[in-house]
Amino acid sequence: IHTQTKACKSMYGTCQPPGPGRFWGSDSPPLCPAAHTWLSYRELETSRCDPHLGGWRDHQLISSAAGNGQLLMARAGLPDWAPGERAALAEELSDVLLYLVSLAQQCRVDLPRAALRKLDQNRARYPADRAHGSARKYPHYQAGPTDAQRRDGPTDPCCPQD
Ligand SMILES: Nc1ccn([C@H]2C[C@H](O)[C@@H](COP(=O)(O)OP(=O)(O)OP(=O)(O)O)O2)c(=O)n1
Repeated sequence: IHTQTKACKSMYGTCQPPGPGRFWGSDSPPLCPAAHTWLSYRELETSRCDPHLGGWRDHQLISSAAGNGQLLMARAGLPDWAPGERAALAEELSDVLLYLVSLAQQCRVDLPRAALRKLDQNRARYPADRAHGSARKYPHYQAGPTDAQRRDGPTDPCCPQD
């Protein structure tokens, strides 16, 4: 939270609000990202391309993504969502997509290509047979199990490999 508060301060310090209705049809500042504890400082930093306009647009993206993420985490049972809730979710997820496409365009990122490249990277970093369903970061998988360990399974039942 401390680093996120710092990030929030630095962003609010360097970015000017766009002004009432100028870009987003609202004169209220976006949510402070420090409130979204699951966002890392680095994610905030790397998502910021333009210190003025971009900073505020990124706030919108991050706030939408964070809001949606919290919503999804709070409602993990997706299949039982009511039709109205699903429609609201579709609208919010669309916001995230549109902000993201806009941000990529502004930063001159070829998003489809970048996403395909990232999938390749994920494939290398997160071996599907071990990483599927796990939230562990990729260093955990770098020192993979030996062939013998793979064959025999975990040596210590208290410490499964994953
Ligand atoms: N078991 C897992 C865990 C993650 N991923 C994918 C989904 C995301 O596209 C990416 C996770 O991105 P992160 O930003 O969490 O981590 P990175 O692996 O990109 O590392 P870094 O944070 O250093 O960028 O990896 C995956 O395919 N399987």
